[in-house]
Amino acid sequence: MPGHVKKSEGPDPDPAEFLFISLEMKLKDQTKPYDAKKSCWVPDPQEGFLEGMIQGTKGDLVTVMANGETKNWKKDQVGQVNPPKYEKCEDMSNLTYLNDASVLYNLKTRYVNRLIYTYSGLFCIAINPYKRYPIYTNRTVKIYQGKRRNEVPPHLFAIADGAYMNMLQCNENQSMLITGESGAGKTENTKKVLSYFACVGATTKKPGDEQKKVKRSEIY
Ligand SMILES: Nc1ncnc2c1ncn2[C@@H]1O[C@H](COP(=O)(O)OP(=O)(O)OP(=O)(O)O)[C@@H](O)[C@H]1O
Repeated sequence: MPGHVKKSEGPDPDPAEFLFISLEMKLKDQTKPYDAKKSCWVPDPQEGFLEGMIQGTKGDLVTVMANGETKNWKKDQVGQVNPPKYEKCEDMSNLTYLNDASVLYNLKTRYVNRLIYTYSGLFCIAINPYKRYPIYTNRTVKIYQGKRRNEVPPHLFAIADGAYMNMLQCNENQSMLITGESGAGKTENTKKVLSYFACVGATTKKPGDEQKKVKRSEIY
């Protein structure tokens, strides 16, 4: 069951499966049926978008078979699908096709596989799991502390660490914009950023110095 954390894992369980795409998952993703010319997205009132196969085109109309049904769509309603190498992509700015369907699909497939953080360029998108995943533990802090963003999987801690390092290196105040609709997880994520700062501030060589600096940085 997604999000189920075994009690036997102890107080600081391994967060790896909630952060990294497993080799098994990667191999499975590569076997996904895909045709560079025919695979496409079409709108769907329930799912948002459905993946289908183009059967033919006539003028402005495209015939698509999706979910066992064949329908005609206007060309501009049909979106292109990214090749399987982009499945569960960590930074969506790398996607070949950046249409709504592809973005939604990428976020959804990551979310159902318990990967709640995804980058979109400089932004880090968080999907509220409404479940407690062990991804804010001391063990997780150690994964992100002092690492470059491209060395580790997407996480709020990578953004927080970037801000912390910039503050120390440039000696300038930093700000983070945390935005989203009601219930998206702004408060929760803000708290996690603060606890990350408390943790790294307390474990660096000159705690007095850096803790003072952290107090000066503001979160909007
Ligand atoms: N990453 C997360 N893991 C587990 N639970 C989460 C996470 N993010 C949010 N939640 C839970 O979802 C609920 C809503 O989150 P939160 O209060 O942070 O939303 P918000 O964006 O601040 O909402 P509002 O704008 O209404 O104040 C809370 O019960 C919170 O514990």
